[in-house]
Amino acid sequence: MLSVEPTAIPDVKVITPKKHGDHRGFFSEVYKQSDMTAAGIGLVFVQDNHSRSATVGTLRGLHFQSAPFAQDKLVRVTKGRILDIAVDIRASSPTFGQHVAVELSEENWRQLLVPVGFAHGFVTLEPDTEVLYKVSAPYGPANDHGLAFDDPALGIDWRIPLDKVVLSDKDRKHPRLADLPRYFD
Ligand SMILES: Cc1cn([C@H]2C[C@H](O)[C@@H](COP(=O)(O)OP(=O)(O)O[C@H]3O[C@H](C)C(=O)[C@H](O)[C@H]3O)O2)c(=O)[nH]c1=O
Repeated sequence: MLSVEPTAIPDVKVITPKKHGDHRGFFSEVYKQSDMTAAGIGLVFVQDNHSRSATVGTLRGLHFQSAPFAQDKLVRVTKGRILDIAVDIRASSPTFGQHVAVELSEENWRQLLVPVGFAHGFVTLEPDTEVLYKVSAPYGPANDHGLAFDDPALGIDWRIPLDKVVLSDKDRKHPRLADLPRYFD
């Protein structure tokens, strides 16, 4: 039981599974292959990832893996809240360089499907936020690339002052879109 909604970039979808609440709490089928196939999303995921970020304003991204380790991602939040971002880096896409920004939270129970060809990142909007996501290809460190989160050409409103974000050293050094090799057609 899930709802699938397109976003401004149709290949990026918001998926919201049903939460069955009762006096004890809730139960939710957060991923079901048959529901995804029935919704026309015939992806096979091979790895589950889980990250925890202690501080509000922790920014992870913008990341993607190139072929043959390019990944579709299904992202969800089990604790806290994030602004989740997907940037279209498919060179021949009519929405090349455009992005989708969606709040995912424990409260709204939304998931974001980020297809191959998109750079992905998020910023945490609450402390101790936990993000779980399925990926359709294994980790390939040699194929793990990034795009500068603060590239003015992307026009992303991260909602947190950029001088306050908590970043890995790696995420301070990614190329801007204009300097990014053509990884996806
Ligand atoms: C991605 C990944 C990382 N690692 C190891 C490598 C490092 O020793 C450590 C932290 O990696 P990293 O700093 O790349 O983690 P994030 O900054 O959270 O990266 C992720 O954040 C954004 C939001 C993404 O969409 C990607 O899935 C992923 O790149 O975990 C692994 O062992 N396996 C993996 O699949």
